[in-house]
Amino acid sequence: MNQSKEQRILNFVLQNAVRGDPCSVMDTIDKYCSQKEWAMNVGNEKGLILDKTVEEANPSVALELGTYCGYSAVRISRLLKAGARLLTVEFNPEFAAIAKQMIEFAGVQDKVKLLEGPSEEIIPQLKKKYEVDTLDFVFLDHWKDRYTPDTILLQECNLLRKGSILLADNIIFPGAPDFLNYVRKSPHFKCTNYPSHLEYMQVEDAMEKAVFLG
Ligand SMILES: Cn1ncc2cc([C@H](O)c3cccc(CNC(=O)c4cc(-c5ccc(F)cc5)cc(O)c4O)c3)ccc21
Ligand SMILES: [Mg+2]
Repeated sequence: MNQSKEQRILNFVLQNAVRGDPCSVMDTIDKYCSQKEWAMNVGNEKGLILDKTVEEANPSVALELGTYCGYSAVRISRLLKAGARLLTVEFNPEFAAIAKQMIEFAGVQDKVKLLEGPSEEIIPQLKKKYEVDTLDFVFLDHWKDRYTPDTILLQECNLLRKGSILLADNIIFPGAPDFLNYVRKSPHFKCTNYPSHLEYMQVEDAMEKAVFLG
């Protein structure tokens, strides 16, 4: 049975990256996806915006919605302080299996907990089942029409605190117009837009930071 693109990406990392070196894993994925097969990793240009936002948040507990191959999970977790953790949510079992191997190869498995299931099921379990009090940082990169309902769900589950930082990918392409509308109109969020480009392409894209005001 021929391999999936995600399996080919993982194999390229296993054969070409340095085990235990997150930057080597990120660079190797970016090399493959810019030269051989495009894939929807956040990439290195938007990845730098992600890095700066994670450093600003300096989270003890971070949440990622949409693990995919684990590129941004590796990217985020490499910046976490000792004892901090990233919970990353993936509903697609094939993607989750690839991401698990990617995270382990990068050597960040002690900082990352991969939760398999859809965000709408996982988010309400975070407090009791995963012992989360509040989230310091949330990266939204899953289905674009789920950014808004999940942002509302995070508030309903009391998972945000004054200063919690949300960062959303793909604000322009594929686009998340209802999310942009929701957070920019809400008195509970202070928003900042970061223009960039779609991963590995010259197409315009952007990220939106939304700080929860309580
Ligand atoms: C509910 N729930 N809970 C957990 C969870 C996890 C998933 C999966 O990880 C998953 C699967 C498929 C698609 C996505 C969203 N990502 C995208 O659709 C995207 C597209 C493009 C792009 C750009 C240009 C193109 F031409 C085509 C695609 C560029 C980007 O950066 C993207 O993030 C996420 C899904 C729902 C989930
Ligand atoms: Mg994305």
